[in-house]
Amino acid sequence: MISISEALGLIDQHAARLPAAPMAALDAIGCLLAEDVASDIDSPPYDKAMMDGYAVIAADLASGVAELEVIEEITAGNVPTKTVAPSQAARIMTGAPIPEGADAVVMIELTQKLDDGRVRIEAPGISVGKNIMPRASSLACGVTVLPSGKRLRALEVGILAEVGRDQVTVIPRPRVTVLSTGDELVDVTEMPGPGRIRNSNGPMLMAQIAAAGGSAEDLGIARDVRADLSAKIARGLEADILVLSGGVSAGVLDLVPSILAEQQVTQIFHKVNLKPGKPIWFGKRDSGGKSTLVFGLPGNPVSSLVCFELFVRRAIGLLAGLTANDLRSAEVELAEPFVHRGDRPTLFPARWGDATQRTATPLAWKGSADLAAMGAADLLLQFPAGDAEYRAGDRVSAIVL
Ligand SMILES: Nc1nc2c(c(=O)[nH]1)N[C@H]1C(S)=C(S)[C@@H](COP(=O)(O)OP(=O)(O)OC[C@H]3O[C@@H](n4cnc5c(N)ncnc54)[C@H](O)[C@@H]3O)O[C@H]1N2
Ligand code: MOO
Repeated sequence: MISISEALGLIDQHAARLPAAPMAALDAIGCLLAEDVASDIDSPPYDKAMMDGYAVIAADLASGVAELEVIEEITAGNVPTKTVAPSQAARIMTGAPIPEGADAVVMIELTQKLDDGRVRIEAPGISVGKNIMPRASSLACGVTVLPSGKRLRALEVGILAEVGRDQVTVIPRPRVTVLSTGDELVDVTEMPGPGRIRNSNGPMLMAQIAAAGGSAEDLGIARDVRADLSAKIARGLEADILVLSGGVSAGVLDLVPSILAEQQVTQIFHKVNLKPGKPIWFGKRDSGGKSTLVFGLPGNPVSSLVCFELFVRRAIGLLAGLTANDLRSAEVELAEPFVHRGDRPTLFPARWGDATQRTATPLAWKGSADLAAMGAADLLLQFPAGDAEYRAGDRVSAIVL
């Protein structure tokens, strides 16, 4: 059986970044930019007033006081029609272009309109350039504003809009299909009959995929019969990643690995020395220039959750263009003494032990079928194999949920 780090190494080896594709900027939030985006304009496109007031010649105000002839009014969206000469001023609004001749703006609060069409200004210390944002001082035409590799957020969508881009080339979100397998499963909206349970893994995986930056598609529940499983697996293989839940251990109806083999999916590993999640299956199909990664996650809900956070999240990140491990890992201190028993490296649920999120308190839980106990979990503590007694304050590595 391979170790967690060997399994991660194999995923890194097989999860290649998806080819770049054009996309509407608004749909590309969270995606990695795959081109350098340059500005097609100067911003601001002209020397721009930053205050409502008067455009003046700073030298006219050398003494701090002046009475100037007002030659026109320039509002944002309009252009000046006159040149400001000595002893003249133009009324100007924030955002409007500075007229020829003027080299400073005095804010309206320092001025007093006179009856004869002039304005009295009392503004000591007005220097050239005061309250003016020079042309191209934010962006110059042709300059790269967003480099390839940048992850797009709302802020970047605003910058793209400023330079006239509503379409961009990005690494698209990996398409991930989810197939829940098992004769015992009923849909979330149904009351389970004898021997039945609700499909909790399917919706949980859909939510985990979305949170990890994938585009999730639910294929529903497949029954433990070859024909149903085969047809749904074939559909799932059209995606970049197929995530199967259940049917990967050693039960008589555990048909998944053999059906995957029939559909040209090559096994890369099966079983990892890990608790919970040991029976995890990983493989890949290369067909017609397209690769699909396949994860068979153990059916027990906590195993499914843990295997997703450890392995599938990483694969989604790599396909989406990340180079580093996207796991939200942390080093924490135990808030209280803890005894770990077990022959496998274990991911154990815990909650934050204090408000600073420095210490962690392990939770009471009943193993890999006890999803309800996980509701209180904020993180998964990683304990190495073997029985060991830990003291309060001992440092443990963790995955933040
Ligand atoms: N002889 C062995 N038996 C088992 C082994 C083993 O190595 N040898 N491994 C155990 C471990 S560890 C796990 S984990 C489970 C995983 O089994 P499968 O992946 O084959 O999953 P199933 O048998 O289909 O289901 C296990 C368990 O989970 C429930 N389940 C399944 N799907 C869902 C779902 N979508 N939502 C909620 N719950 C689900 C299912 O009802 C079972 O209770 O195997 C052990 N056995
Ligand atoms: O690994 Mo199983 O994942 O213990 O329930």
